Amino acid sequence: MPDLRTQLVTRVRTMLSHALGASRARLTAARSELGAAQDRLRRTRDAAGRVPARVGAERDQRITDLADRYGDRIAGLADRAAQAAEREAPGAAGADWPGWQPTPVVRGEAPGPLRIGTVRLPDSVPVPALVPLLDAGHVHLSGADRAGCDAVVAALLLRAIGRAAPGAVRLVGYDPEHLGGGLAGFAPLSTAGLLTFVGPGGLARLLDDLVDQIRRINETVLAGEYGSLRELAAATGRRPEPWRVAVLLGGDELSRHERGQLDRVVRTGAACGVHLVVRGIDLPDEPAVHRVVVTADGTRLDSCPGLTVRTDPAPPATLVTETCREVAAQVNAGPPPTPFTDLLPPVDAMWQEDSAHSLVAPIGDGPQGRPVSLTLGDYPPHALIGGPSGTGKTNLIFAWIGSLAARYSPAELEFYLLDFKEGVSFARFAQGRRDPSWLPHMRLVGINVNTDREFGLALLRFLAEELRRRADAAKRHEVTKLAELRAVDPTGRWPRIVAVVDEFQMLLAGRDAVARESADLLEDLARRGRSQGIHLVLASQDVRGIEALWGRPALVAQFTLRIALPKALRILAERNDAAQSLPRHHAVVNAESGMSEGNQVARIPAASDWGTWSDLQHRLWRMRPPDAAPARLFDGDAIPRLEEAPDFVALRPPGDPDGSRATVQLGADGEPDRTAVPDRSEAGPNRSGTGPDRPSGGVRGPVALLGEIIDVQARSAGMRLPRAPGRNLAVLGTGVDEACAVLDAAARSLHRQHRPGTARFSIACLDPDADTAARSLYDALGTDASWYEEEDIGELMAETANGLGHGGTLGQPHYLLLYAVDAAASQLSGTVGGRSGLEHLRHVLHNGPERRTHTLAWWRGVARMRVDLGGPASRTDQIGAWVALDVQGAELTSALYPGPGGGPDWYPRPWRGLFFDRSVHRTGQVIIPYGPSR
Ligand SMILES: Nc1ncnc2c1ncn2[C@@H]1O[C@H](COP(=O)(O)OP(=O)(O)OP(=O)(O)O)[C@@H](O)[C@H]1O
Repeated sequence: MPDLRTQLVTRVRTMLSHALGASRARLTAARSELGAAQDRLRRTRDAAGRVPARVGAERDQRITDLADRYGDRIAGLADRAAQAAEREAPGAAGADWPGWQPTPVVRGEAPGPLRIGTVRLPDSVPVPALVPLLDAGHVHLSGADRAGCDAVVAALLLRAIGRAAPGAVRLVGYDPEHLGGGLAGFAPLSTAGLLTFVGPGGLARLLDDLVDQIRRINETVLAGEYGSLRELAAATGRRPEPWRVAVLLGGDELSRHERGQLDRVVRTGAACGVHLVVRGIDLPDEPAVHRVVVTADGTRLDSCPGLTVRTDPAPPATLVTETCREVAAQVNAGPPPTPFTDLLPPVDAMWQEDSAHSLVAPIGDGPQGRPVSLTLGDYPPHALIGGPSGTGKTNLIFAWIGSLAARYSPAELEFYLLDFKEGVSFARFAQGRRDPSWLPHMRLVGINVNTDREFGLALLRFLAEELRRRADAAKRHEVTKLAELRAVDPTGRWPRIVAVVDEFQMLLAGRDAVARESADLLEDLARRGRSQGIHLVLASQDVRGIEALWGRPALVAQFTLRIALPKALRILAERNDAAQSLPRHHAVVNAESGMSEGNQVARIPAASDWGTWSDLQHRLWRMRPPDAAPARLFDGDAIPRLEEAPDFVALRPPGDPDGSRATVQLGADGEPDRTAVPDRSEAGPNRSGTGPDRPSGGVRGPVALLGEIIDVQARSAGMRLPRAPGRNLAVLGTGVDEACAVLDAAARSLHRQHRPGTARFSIACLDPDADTAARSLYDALGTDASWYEEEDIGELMAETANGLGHGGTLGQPHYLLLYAVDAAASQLSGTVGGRSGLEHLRHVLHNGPERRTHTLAWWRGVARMRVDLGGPASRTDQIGAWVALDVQGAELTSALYPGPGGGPDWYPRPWRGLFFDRSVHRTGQVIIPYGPSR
């Protein structure tokens, strides 16, 4: 049994020891686990302790980053805002006061908003704070800082003035508290009507006036075509109305009427350039109202409510007054001219117009900024331009010619231009020494023709001839008008012709043959030219010119286009006095014969100064057709030269290969030229010659050229010397130089038509003053010439007379050139061979021409010649032609000049002669002697 107990005890012991061992092992494991867990806890605690510092650092970093980015962004935005503001408000609209100056908008540019101060953000550039005013709205100022408000008003007004062209901003001030004191610096503007004040109680009137302006602008300027002046300006590039800025600085409570009118202005003004700058009066809440609140803490704009604006200081008082004074001076000096280039089409559109139906070209701007055009065609066909001296007629003619010449090519349009007043401004249309260009449309320019009315007459005759040519062509093609003629004859050259005559009344002055014929031709051209594309433009500075026409109602009635410059009288209809109130550089254009309803006012650009004009002329000149010839320039003050005269250059001896080119116009005045060869000038359409002349020196005899004819083609006056009775020339008068010039040209031209040694030239000079000229001729003629001293003249006449007697064979041509022959009375009284010298002279005059002996003699008076011819009752038919110098027309009585009335209309004038050849002329022909040969 013990064993069992022992066994049992041992088993229990064993079991207990196992249990103890296991418990110990578990304890150890648990302790180790605890240690590990505590270790983890500690580590976790350590880690947790480190997290907030890192996160905080990260957060701080991110906040700093964000702040930096925000700052950069703000600075960038501020930068861009500042740049945009500078673009929006350039120059005078936004510049700082030091160095500030007006910078008026250029054509087509909008005035933009105006700076009143700056917005300043930390670390950023200041951003200009802008307020829209001109063309945009109204500004309402409020706030406790009165001085600050005044500074804003002054800044706005000065910037507005500086941003507009002088005179384009008009201010009205209503300042009942300070009676205008708030705008004192702007006072100089009032001298030019750019600033007016209305006194206390005048507000209603001021507002009424603004409302009227708005209504007028809406009705007549915008006329339903544009929504605002700003739109009109953007579309046309022109601004026909000024900006009107009313500055209302406080006052009493408004009446109902005033309130109503003010509200209307607020609603509708900005579109019409009517703006308000207001302090102390409420304005309704309208989008056009921009509010500015000025307090000592800063200024706020309703357009950027969150930002504080630091307003600019008021502009310095001297800057305000100086600017206003300058603007007023410019306005008082008159409006600046609109640029001439505004009249011209773009370069690629030049010469693209067709003149078949009419010529239309703008001449300037109308009040609404739209171009005002002038038309010449079937209606209106002709124009009258009038205005006192200095009002711009010449300039207007330049502008019109330029505007036309840029649109129509020379094949569509030709000009003929005549200026009766002294001056050379039109000479630039022709080729000059300094400037080789000419206006390709210009065919003829006559300047300094004030004493040469014959030149005007010649132009009219020329145009009449062209009219006849066109009428004939129209008849041949069975049409009546130029447009139809051009349609049926598309290859023909039928440009419209515009003939401009400045100071045309000179042509009609006096009651002589020139005036009579001119008036008749003008009337005919005015009546019939309309349908043949010949248009007359007559300009005159005073009423006399118009009255010269007024006597001919039928003539005046054709001039339905009237252009009146400021203060022009009687150009427009009687009760139409629109020209009286025209500003400088404007014109009333009226295509209704001057009736008021046809009035259009145009502002004319400056076109006549050389720089402006030459740009266009050079451009057109470079475009000219290759065969274009320069315009013929007739300068009444110039002396032509024989060696340059085409008719002289063309002279050849008979039989010369080129002899057939010897051509001289010998037709009677105004008659179709029956003897001349076709017109060598390209200047005109007068190609009326009817066949080549015969070689000079042939059957029809050589030609003595005497001077230049006053005509449109620079032809020479010539006297033909065939073998026929009376073919002698008398030069009459005391003008030594002129007489010498006529004899010189005659002799040299004759000499050119004879081969050396085939003609004799006998020269005798009895006036010492003429000696140099006569000897120079003698030298030029070489061995063909013989010189006779005073004492030999009796001998010369006897020998010549006797030489004629030898019947049968004809001797050589013999030309006697007798200078001051009347001075030879005593020498010629002596007898040679039973006859006195005078009897020999008469015999030579009488019988010489048929024997090829022609006398070209100068007598210093008509009476002296008559004595030499045999006394007052003697015949004069041996003097077939004469040139009268300083001899009155009445002295050239019927013995020398046909018809009743005691001689031609001839009033001597320097370096002119009246040439009459009884074999071809009906009336005398004024010539310009050639200058001394070089
Ligand atoms: N539209 C204009 N704009 C600017 N200047 C002008 C204008 N018209 C004329 N002028 C200037 O005025 C002056 C006189 O003009 P213009 O010679 O054309 O007058 P006019 O009437 O022909 O005078 P006159 O008959 O005495 O010659 C010139 O100096 C000219 O440049």
